[in-house]
Amino acid sequence: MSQPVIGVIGGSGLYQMDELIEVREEHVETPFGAPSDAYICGMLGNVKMVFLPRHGRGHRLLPSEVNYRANIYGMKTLGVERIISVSAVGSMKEAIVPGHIVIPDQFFDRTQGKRASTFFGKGVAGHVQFADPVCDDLAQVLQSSAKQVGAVVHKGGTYLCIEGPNFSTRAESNIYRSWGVDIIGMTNIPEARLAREAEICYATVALATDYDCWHAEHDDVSVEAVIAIIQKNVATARGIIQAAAKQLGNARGCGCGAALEFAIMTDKSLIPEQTRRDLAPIIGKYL
Ligand SMILES: CSC[C@H]1O[C@H](OP(=O)(O)O)[C@H](O)[C@@H]1O
Ligand SMILES: Nc1ncnc2[nH]cnc12
Repeated sequence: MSQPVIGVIGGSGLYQMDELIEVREEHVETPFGAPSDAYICGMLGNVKMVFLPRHGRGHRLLPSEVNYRANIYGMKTLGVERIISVSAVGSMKEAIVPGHIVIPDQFFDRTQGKRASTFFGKGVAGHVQFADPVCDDLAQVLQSSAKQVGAVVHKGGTYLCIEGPNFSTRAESNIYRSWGVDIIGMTNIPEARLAREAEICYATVALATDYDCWHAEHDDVSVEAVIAIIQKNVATARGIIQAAAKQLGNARGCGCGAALEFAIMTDKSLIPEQTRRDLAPIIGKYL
């Protein structure tokens, strides 16, 4: 059996993984178009790793412009079984101080339906379970890795995903807080949906960079403030990934690898040939 691969999707401020050795770039073509950039494949210690900067090198893509389907499809074809997502987020709770790490266990979707977030369609209907969108086994490893590198880490919490690219109004921010969410960002929900459909474990290292715009004693979020906090903490994010790579075993004990087992509704004899070909890496084993 070939060695399992860990995928890392780097968010704002994490555009490369200098720790990788034996590095090669893979340009992946997908039926859904081009991923955000070439995948950087290499070894982290004795673990195979594939890195992709979510917004592309040089941060060229808006959250709504990222081709999440191509990104996840590419990860799948490169053999990735687990994705560690790294993201900058706003804090919606006093106790989550900028500089802290959150490992969310829930997502709330406030995007505006502009992002392709499923591999299904074109003659094949499928519905995966998504009540618990994060792989708890992977999340546990990220939490202990964060502790190991000395970060203040909050395990669990709801990540509210807005469309962006503008930050929220104060009215929105206050209403989101009244909903009880913990952190706010613009990218994770389509990735989590697609990773589940691709039977890839998904969990996020969220770095709190600001108090959005609800906190009376803190400045409203700005890119400048976000970047300043990221620059101070990007080494922590890298350290968490390195520690996690050492802890993750080869075999997965979670159910993520069988997420599609009972999900496909369509009579197999009716699935169009082109769709079968396009989705072979995702649904092929069930046809
Ligand atoms: C630079 S602040 C806004 C930007 O940062 C976050 O991106 P990512 O999740 O890729 O780190 C947020 O979602 C916005 O896209
Ligand atoms: N306050 C905020 N809102 C949305 N995305 C963010 N990313 C970092 N801070 C954010």
